[in-house]
Amino acid sequence: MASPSSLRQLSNIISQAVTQIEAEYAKASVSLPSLDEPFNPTNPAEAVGMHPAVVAASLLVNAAAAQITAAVSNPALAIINNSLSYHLSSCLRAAAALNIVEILREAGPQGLHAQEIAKKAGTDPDKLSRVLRLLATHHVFREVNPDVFTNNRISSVIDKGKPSELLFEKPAEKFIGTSGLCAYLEHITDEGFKSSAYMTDALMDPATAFSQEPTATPFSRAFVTEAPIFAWFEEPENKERLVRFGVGQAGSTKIDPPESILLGFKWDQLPKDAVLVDVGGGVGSTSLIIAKATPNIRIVNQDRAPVSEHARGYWVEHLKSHVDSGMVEFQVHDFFTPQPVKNADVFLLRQILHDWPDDASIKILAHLRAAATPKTKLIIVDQIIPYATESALVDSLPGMARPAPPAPLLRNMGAASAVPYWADLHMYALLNGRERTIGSLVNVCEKSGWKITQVYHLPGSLFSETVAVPA
Ligand SMILES: C[S@@+](CC[C@H](N)C(=O)[O-])C[C@H]1O[C@@H](n2cnc3c(N)ncnc32)[C@H](O)[C@@H]1O
Repeated sequence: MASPSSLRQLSNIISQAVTQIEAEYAKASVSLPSLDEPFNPTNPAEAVGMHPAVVAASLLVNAAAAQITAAVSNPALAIINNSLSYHLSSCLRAAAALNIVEILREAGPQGLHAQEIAKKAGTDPDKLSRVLRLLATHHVFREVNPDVFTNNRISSVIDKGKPSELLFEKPAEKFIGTSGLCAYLEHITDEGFKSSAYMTDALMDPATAFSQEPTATPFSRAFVTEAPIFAWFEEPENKERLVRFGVGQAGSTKIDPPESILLGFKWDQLPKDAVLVDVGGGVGSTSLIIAKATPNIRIVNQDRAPVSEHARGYWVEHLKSHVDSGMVEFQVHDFFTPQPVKNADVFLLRQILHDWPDDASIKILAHLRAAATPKTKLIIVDQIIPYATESALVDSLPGMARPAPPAPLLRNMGAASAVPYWADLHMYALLNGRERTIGSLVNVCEKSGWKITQVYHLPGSLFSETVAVPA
């Protein structure tokens, strides 16, 4: 039983963190954006919300609020509540796929009755109202009058920014030119959610439970396919899903403070014309941020053929001068084959190793090691799964240790650090991949000839940069 004193400690953590958040907004002479208003990226208060001190205080609020809620809850109700929460993913996908956010944006702040929303979305008004009410109950959308809904801060963040009529008219193009967050949400709640539903079946079947094959996944069961997911994306009938995944990868950066990739490794200390190879770079959204900040380094964006096509378009849209001057190059390259760039200053692997089990990760890293010069740096950008306890390895690696949170919070900040653990199982469900602890990263690096020298936990970000050099 939680003692009254631990409840009080948790409530004090919340109260002190709120004081700190209020102070940061007051210092900047702006107010905390209202949960009831649509998200406005041009509001100067948004920059305060991304400030590392505010992010740190918000994490404490999240961790303590989840722990105090668990501590005071009826356990039977709490566990059933958790069990039913899959409907949240399901309703989010429905709202996203039916372009509800855009319909409500056009309706204005007074909102729109479910009858009218459903007419525009081509679905049943009563069922839609129930979907939106469940979301509003979880602070996504607002029910401003019975059956009348409007956007709020959280729903509006997935606005694709296009007229709803156009989205229904040209569904294949709906994600092109958007922030990508909605595409990311739809990938998670479609391929991810359906695959996760088969996780127990995969764990209970000895043929898949012990396998590291990228085809022995919950995903393979859910989508009845023998192809690993990236090959499956390239099948002609999955063309729209491939586009959605590509745009969604760029959108995934929106959950992080913009440009956090610049806050660890000192990119500007690379020499002029240094070569940065973005291995499995997707559309190159990360190397594009680096290129904007450090225009005198050369970027080689590598990925599979169909993704490489989209990458060029993405750069033409966002940094055409680099394409025109040849400072960025697009290479079709399979990272399970020998690396063609032999003069790289940096091999960047962002959200690559987490897609693969250890054996495959070691193969990818070994190809990079074989192409490395003595000066090449390997930079792995992934979430690092925190241990729930002290660790000598953590303490021995420069930059790896984080300060312990105040008692009685869990050592890993519990619900506030849930994303790496969600992401870990997302990777398992789709690919037999995994997010890694630092011990697991050291293992794959050592076995492929790399030595980790430094870790940067990017301030305010979920991601860390792990720097390694040839061993
Ligand atoms: C999770 S995404 C990460 C993309 C990008 N690095 C980022 O952080 O946005 C993984 C990328 O690996 C690419 N990929 C998968 N298998 C590959 C292979 N064998 N060779 C090269 N790229 C591959 C995918 O096409 C995809 O773009």
